[in-house]
Amino acid sequence: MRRKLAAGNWKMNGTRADLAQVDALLKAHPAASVDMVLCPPATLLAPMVERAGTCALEVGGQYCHPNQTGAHTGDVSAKMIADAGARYVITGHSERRTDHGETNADVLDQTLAAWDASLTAIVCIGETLEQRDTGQTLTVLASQMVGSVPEAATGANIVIAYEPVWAIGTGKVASLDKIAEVHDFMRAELTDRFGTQTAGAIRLLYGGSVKAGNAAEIFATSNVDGALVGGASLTAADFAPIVAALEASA
Ligand SMILES: O=C(CO)COP(=O)(O)O
Repeated sequence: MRRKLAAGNWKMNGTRADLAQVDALLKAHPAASVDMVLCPPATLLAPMVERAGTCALEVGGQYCHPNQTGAHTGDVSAKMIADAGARYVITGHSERRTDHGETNADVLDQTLAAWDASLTAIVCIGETLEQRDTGQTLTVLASQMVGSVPEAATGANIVIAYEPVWAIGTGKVASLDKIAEVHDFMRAELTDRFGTQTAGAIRLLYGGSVKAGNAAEIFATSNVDGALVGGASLTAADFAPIVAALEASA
């Protein structure tokens, strides 16, 4: 049985004052029956881990370099993220693929680096509007999965997030039918590649304009094991109800 996961991606938002949101979230969900992860900017990793204490909130990075050390000004490695006390890292987010030209091969290397540092990677895939409109969605997703998910994937070391690029930060959500079609397809692709047992253990998240008002129906959709939430993860007022909806669906 896959444990449900509510993950929040703060992107380039948050200063120490915003750690008050962690207190509020943990007050609302002191012992959630689902996994909760927040991925703040690198500057807040260690303070957020400290703030979360021994509670049921894990912390994650938003990106890691394929190497663990070296002359890479401005970058952060998986070992550093792990050293800060985090347990997860997002790899292959579409904003990184676009802003920094990250390819599937880069994402694969980052994911391997994450594993080397004992982090669970949340690998993101998703099609653009143009790709969707030209009927390429499943082909694009298949090649992203083949290209950025390493061979030794297991239910413990990887989570895959389907985030249609056109749904991120736009208020547009993929239709429930589309989400079901894509998530069923992702499960089938994983099954072909890794077998039923491993594929059945890997959690699949939906991301893209998830909020309290649409979370319950998304969580009731086939093969959706949780969400990767951007804007609505920044405050406990918005994120706690999403966690509650996931708990109710479990
Ligand atoms: O990119 C996302 C999470 O990684 C989704 O962002 P929004 O929830 O703000 O659309």
